[in-house]
Amino acid sequence: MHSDPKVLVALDFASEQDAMAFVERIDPSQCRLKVGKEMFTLFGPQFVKALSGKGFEVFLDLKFHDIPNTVAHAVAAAAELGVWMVNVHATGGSKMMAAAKAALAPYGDKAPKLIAVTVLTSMGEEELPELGITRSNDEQVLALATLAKQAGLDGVVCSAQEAAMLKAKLGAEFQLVTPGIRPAGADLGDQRRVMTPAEAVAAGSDYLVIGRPITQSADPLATLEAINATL
Ligand SMILES: O=c1ccn([C@@H]2O[C@H](COP(=O)(O)O)[C@@H](O)[C@H]2O)c(=O)[nH]1
Repeated sequence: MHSDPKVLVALDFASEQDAMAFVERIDPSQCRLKVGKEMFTLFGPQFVKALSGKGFEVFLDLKFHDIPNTVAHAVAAAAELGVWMVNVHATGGSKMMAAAKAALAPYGDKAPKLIAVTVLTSMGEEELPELGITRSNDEQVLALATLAKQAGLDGVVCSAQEAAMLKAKLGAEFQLVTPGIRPAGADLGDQRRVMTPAEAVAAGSDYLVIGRPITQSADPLATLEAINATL
């Protein structure tokens, strides 16, 4: 398998036992793991440490959004936890993102990758006006991604539908982490801006966040392996 696996499995389980049973069946060469708000709120830093202890790199997906001082300390706490990636909301603004970046400087090459969420993949373009956003989805994603790049961040969370546009505008090095990934025929759930795993990689996604299509599969391991085989 790969030393830099592209699939980040969203471990959105309500039960630590169920999550660990899944983790026991997979290998860090097949995927990294994403811990989000549900599992971190339920099981906390010890859960993240347990995953790291099993050899998995962890994306701590807490989407920090607060005043610069608070976000800087939160991101530093994530670095202390030893996670591979951490994120903030780009709508927190350039001062907040720059403060987060500066807080990671003392960690040098041990600092987690720092990325910013642009427009949630569960949102359709028609939802933007209710937030006061009158430009198109692509314009909003590009504006927030540009802000994140200028603040020194490593990349953004976006839909794979925006990947080709962002790679062309912001360069190959700026990393694109794309949730809203659905194998052909899979239930979309609440996701709106979706792509298949193979399409997403072809469009320029660096990392694919995939949750329910794997975790709710009758055979999660086989589903993960089948997805990896298409990449
Ligand atoms: O724009 C975003 C940002 C984060 N997410 C997170 O990714 C996973 C997706 O899970 P699925 O089960 O594959 O839909 C989930 O943890 C979200 O919190 C996102 O979907 N979109």
